[in-house]
Amino acid sequence: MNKEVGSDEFTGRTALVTGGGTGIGRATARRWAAGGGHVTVLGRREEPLRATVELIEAAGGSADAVACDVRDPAAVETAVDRAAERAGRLDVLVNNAAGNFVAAGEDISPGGWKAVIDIVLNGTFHCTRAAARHMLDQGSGSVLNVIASYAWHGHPGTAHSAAAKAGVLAMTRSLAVEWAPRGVRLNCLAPGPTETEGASAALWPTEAARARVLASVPAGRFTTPEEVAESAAFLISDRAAYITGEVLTVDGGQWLGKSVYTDERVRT
Ligand SMILES: CCCCCCCCCCC/C=C/C(=O)SCCNC(=O)CCNC(=O)[C@H](O)C(C)(C)COP(=O)(O)OP(=O)(O)OC[C@H]1O[C@@H](n2cnc3c(N)ncnc32)[C@H](O)[C@@H]1OP(=O)(O)O
Ligand SMILES: NC(=O)C1=CN([C@@H]2O[C@H](COP(=O)(O)OP(=O)(O)OC[C@H]3O[C@@H](n4cnc5c(N)ncnc54)[C@H](OP(=O)(O)O)[C@@H]3O)[C@@H](O)[C@H]2O)C=CC1
Repeated sequence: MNKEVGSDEFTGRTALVTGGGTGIGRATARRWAAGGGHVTVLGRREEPLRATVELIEAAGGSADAVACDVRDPAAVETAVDRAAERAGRLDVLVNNAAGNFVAAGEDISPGGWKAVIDIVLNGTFHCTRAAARHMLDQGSGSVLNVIASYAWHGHPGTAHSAAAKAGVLAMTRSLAVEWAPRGVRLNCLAPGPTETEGASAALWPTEAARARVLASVPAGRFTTPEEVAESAAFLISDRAAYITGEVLTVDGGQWLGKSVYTDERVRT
């Protein structure tokens, strides 16, 4: 196999990555496959999923795709069972699928609130429940939930997404304790601003908005899906075997950098 990065640490294992057709999900799926594992990517649109599979196969990896809306519990169960049965096991689930838009709290319609909560919080639960049934039977497994730091500090303009991610964080910690005795780990990854088409369109669609986001990052740059995927790979690997119920923040210091003295004034 023509490995791009990594080693063979995931050989013989299988992962399911939701939202694996784009952005951080695609990079995580590619990173897993580069480590020798088989990956199933899941999302609503077939075309981007197919593109991810083609990229992985072109690099010598092993992947397949299943089209599914994470808001539909019956469809999720069928998709997860299919992925597990095809590979004979399911070792890793990455709950990465999300929906988001910027709106003032008073302008979020009930339908808009529901769409984001259903995708991010309920969808994560549906996928986790379906995958955990296989993992608990096996006595091993790892679930990684992609959240954002506003799960704990909140964020004006995205109250729906912040509430949903906070719910995912609480669910992660609850189930981490519940399932630890049965060999299943759950953790969260909280990326900072990451250059993806989805986030750029939903969150910083103009140059001015982009510049404001950039100015909020002490490290002075956006991160990349590939950089985020490296941290994901660590948390879902055996190198993190004793880590459960945790959050790894990968944000260039963004959420900590809220002091008045965030620039050169600290030296004057
Ligand atoms: C100021 C921001 C700076 C951020 C700085 C910090 C950066 C780091 C933190 C970032 C954390 C998180 C990032 C992300 O999640 S990025 C992922 C972004 N990707 C996507 O959103 C892709 C998928 N998106 C979608 O599928 C859709 O956007 C949607 C979530 C809306 C769901 O799609 P669906 O097809 O189900 O929805 P509908 O189009 O039918 O709409 C459902 C209801 O939602 C209302 N809606 C939709 N868009 C908007 C909008 N832009 N503004 C207001 N309301 C919206 C729509 O009207 C429907 O409601 P009603 O039924 O009531 O009409
Ligand atoms: N980019 C950033 O700055 C940050 C991102 N994050 C988080 O990282 C994750 C990935 O974000 P990013 O890569 O930027 O965004 P993308 O928009 O590229 O990814 C979102 C993915 O979710 C899939 N998806 C959306 N709704 C559904 C659904 N109902 N059922 C199944 N799949 C769905 C989309 O595919 P499709 O439309 O085909 O269904 C898409 O592949 C998200 O959880 C996001 O909240 C967190 C912090 C910062």
